[in-house]
Order: sequence, then structure tokens, then C-alpha cells
Amino acid sequence: MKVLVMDGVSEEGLKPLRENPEIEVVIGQKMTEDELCAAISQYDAMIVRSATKVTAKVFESAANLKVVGRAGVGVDNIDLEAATKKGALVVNAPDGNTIAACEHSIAMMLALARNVPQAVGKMKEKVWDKKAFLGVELRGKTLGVLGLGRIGSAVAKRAQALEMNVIAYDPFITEENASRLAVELMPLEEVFKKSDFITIHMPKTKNSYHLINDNTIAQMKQGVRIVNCARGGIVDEEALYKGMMSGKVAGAALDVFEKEPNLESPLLELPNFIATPHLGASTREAQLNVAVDVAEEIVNALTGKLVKNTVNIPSISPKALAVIKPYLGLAEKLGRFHAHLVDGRIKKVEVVYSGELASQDVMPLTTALLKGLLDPILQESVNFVNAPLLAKNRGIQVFQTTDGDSEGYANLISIKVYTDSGDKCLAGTLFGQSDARLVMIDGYRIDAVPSQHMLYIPHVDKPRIIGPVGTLIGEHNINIAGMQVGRKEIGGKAVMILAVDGLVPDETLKEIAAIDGVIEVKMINL
Ligand SMILES: NC(=O)c1ccc[n+]([C@@H]2O[C@H](COP(=O)([O-])OP(=O)(O)OC[C@H]3O[C@@H](n4cnc5c(N)ncnc54)[C@H](O)[C@@H]3O)[C@@H](O)[C@H]2O)c1
Ligand SMILES: O=C(O)CC[C@@H](O)C(=O)O
Repeated sequence: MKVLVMDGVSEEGLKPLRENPEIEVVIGQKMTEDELCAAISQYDAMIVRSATKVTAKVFESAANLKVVGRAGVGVDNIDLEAATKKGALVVNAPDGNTIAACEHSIAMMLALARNVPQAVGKMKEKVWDKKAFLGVELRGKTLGVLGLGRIGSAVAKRAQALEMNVIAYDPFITEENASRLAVELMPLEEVFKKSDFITIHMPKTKNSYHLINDNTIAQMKQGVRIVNCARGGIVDEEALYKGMMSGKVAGAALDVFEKEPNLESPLLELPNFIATPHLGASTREAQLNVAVDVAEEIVNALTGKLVKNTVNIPSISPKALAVIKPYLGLAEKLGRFHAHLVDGRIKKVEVVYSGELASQDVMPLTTALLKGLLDPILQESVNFVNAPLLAKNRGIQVFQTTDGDSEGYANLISIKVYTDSGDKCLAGTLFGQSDARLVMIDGYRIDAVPSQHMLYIPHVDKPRIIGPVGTLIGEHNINIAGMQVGRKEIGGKAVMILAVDGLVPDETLKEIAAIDGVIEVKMINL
């Protein structure tokens, strides 16, 4: 497997990839979109920082791409929709550069308060100018943190150590989280009104784009100082320029710009404006951390192991993952069994989780089930990333509930699939950590181990059915590894499930279907 590494990701951090004999690492040089499109089809995975743009066009050309790793937090340089459509997993390394970005924000705030870059510049010009750089202190000032996530919280703690009064705006975190940090959450307008310094730590989204604009600057305190080490585009740079020219904004520090690289901004002409070229994550420690994190995730993704920091599929806590992990295989097998069982166009899938599964985050199990259900049916490759989207695109409604009756089992997954020619249901359980069983099929209790090749034979409960079926299969030298029969009443309808050691030819299936009393025969390949 080949992994393309772009954007100068730390070589030392690539160790997990280099140590895997099945993985070849290729260090790429800066490429245009077209050059990347021409090269990408030979790669199974790719790692980027912020410079390389992984666009929809790149994904379209990426015949073998299974995973894109972002050595950092922000994934705004990766087209997530195109990645999901392609079935490529996107992973990031959200924890490794938190402290680096936080310390850079604090450095920018101190530099802004004390005119450090400007004074250094003068010294380098051999000018000893003491009068021009009268600063302000941070102690006693109010800091408004916009976005109280990983970096925002770390900044808040350090600002409190500098004896600042920290307030915050983050509509997605709880009061409890904020009060644990001794930070008061406030509406945005209040934060603007009260802050001497404002520091931005939210992602760039439709909501946060140009959050700092003419109107919001007008709501701020006279002489406010603004720091943005999050994402370019959250600050409307034209509005900031106007705000600084009018004196409303006493100073601003940007590490990120709407367009990068940017050496043309008029802001750079202003004496009270300082800037760095997107250096927030640029510490030796952070670069090593994010490279190791993302390299490990790429190895996991390429070798079929579970991946933690997924961006385009919901990620799950390690604790919850440990509980549901053993059931992933069972869910996928139940889906795959159903794919062979049903006839007609699938309209709806209902999944019920009961017993010990009912209290878990079962979404990944539903995804595994959809992957199993769609993979044998569709031409395109189906995986954990694109299975829900493929189901949605095909108009398949998926319902998931966790309040079912576990029918006496410790755990139970029941699936009902509706097609335009009827519906079928199936249920399975796990004994211990790995012993999967099919326990119900169309309302008949069975106890069958899901195996690679199986036959599903509903029939009338009467003599001279099981023997002839066995004889026909034996005539083709195919071994029967297991057999289960389920019935509700004597002489009614019954269901036979056979585990066989090979594919039963179509001719034999037809002969079995012709046995008096056999209702239907289906070959199930899991
Ligand atoms: N300059 C750099 O080199 C650098 C380095 C690392 C991270 N970053 C950027 O810093 C930002 C924060 O990273 P993080 O790791 O703390 O992320 P995070 O996900 O831990 O925190 C982001 C916080 O922003 C909040 N948020 C989202 N939308 C919001 C909105 N419209 N208004 C207010 N709050 C909102 C979220 O609730 C969350 O608490 C990201 O944009 C990331 O890309 C930049
Ligand atoms: O890779 C970088 O240098 C920047 C990373 C940073 O912007 C991030 O979002 O993690």
C-alpha cells in the first residue's frame, strides 16, 4: 500500500507507517491540483497539513484512495462531501497541536499588548525607540474567548494565570463545562461589549464566516484588541482594516488569513497590526504529535482496524467502542445475510437493539449492517464511510431503536428489511465476545452459526424433505457442516438453514427447489 505524504509532515512522526512492511511511504513535493489529480490514483492513503487542497476533483481521480489524514485539526482544505461519496475516510489529529496553538495565541496577545514585534523591528533597524511603544497590561483586563473547545479552554486557563477576567461565547458547550473552567458563558453581544481582548478559537463554518464584521466590530469596546489563531475568514479583513483605521480596534494579531499565503493584505501596512504565517501549530512537539497520531490512524485504517478520530463518519469514545466492537462483525453479517434473503427493491430497514446493547451508541453497528446489506447488491464499493450515504441516495429509509425485547438473550440485534415485494426479518446475538449466532429468521427460532456459505430453505414441515436435500448436496461432493430447522407448529411452515463447505451450483439449487414441500431455496454467501 502506498501513502503520499505532503506539506512537510514531520518525518520522525511517520515511524508507524515506516515500520509497517506492507506500507510504502512517498514524500510528495508541492503540486498543482492537476498534478495531484494525475498522481493520486496510485495511492491508498494521503497525509496533508493545511497547504494541500484535497478537492472534489482530486477525489474523482483517486481510484484507490481509502483514507486522507490531516496532520492537525482543521479539515477545511479537504472536501468532506466528496470524500464521503468516494468512500474515503478522513481522519485528523485533533489533540496534538492544542498546546502549540494555545501558546501561540497567548504569545500573540502579549506581543500585541506590548508591541513586541514592532519594537524588535526597530531594534533590527538600529533604532532605539523607547517612546513609541507604550503598551497595556493584561492583568485585570477582560478576555472574550470565542469558542471554548480544546484550544479556547487552554487559552482561558493561561489567561486566568495572567490574572485576566475570562468570559466566553460558545453555543455548543454546557454551563457546567464552562463553570469547571471558572469561565462565564455569555451571549455574543455581551462578550463583544465587555472584552478588552478577543481571541478566536472556533472552526470556520457557515455560521462563523465573517463573524467579526462591520456590525460586530461596532458592538465592541473602544480600543479592543483582537487575536485570531483559528481560521482565516472568521474575521472579515476589510472590516478589521476599517475598524483599525477608525481607532475602534486598538490592535489586531492574525495567524490565519482568508486567503493563504497572504503578503498583499493592506492590514500589513498598519503599525498596530501584527501577523504570523499560520504558525499556530508550528512547534517541534506539536508536529511530532500530530504526525504520529495521524500515521497511526492511517495504519489502522489501511489494516482494517478501528480508527478513533474520524471526521466524515461519527467517531465514538474508546469506552463505548470497546463495548460495541465485538458486535460489528455480527451486524455486518446480518446485513449481508439479508442482502441474499430479500427480493425486490429495498425501501426501508428497521433495526432494533436490545439487552446490553440498548444503552450503547449503536450507530456504528447500523453502519456495519448497511455495509453488509448493500455490498452484495451494489456495483460500487461500499464501506463504513459511504454506506449510510449510499442508502440515503437510494431512498432507503433507515430506522434504529434501542428499546426492544431481547427475548431472553443478553443482547439481540433484530433487522427487518422491507422491499416492494414484502419484508423479511432476522435476528442475531453474540455469546461471550465472539460467538455469533443467528437466532431468529422470519419469526422462526433457530440457533445457527453464521458461516461463509449457507442455504436458506423454507419448507412445509413434513417427512422426506431433509433427506433428499442432503442427498442432492452430497451428490455434488459438498460437505454439510451444520443444519438447523425451526418450526412453529407440526405440519406448518418450517425453515431449514444449512451451513455448507462450498458454493452449491445453480442446477442443484433448482433441483432442491423442485423437491415436494420446498417453498424456496436461497444461497447465502457471507
Ligand atoms: N493556527 C493554527 O495553526 C491552528 C492550530 C490548531 C487549531 N487551529 C484551529 O483552531 C480552531 C479551534 O480548534 P480546537 O482544537 O480548539 O477545536 P474544538 O473543536 O476543540 O473547539 C472549537 C469550539 O468552537 C465552538 N464553536 C463552533 N462553532 C462556533 C460558533 N459559531 N460560535 C462559537 N463557538 C463555536 C465549538 O463548540 C467548540 O467548543 C479550529 O478552527 C482549528 O482549525 C488553528
Ligand atoms: O498544519 C499546520 O501547520 C496548521 C494546522 C492547524 O491549522 C490546524 O487546524 O490543526
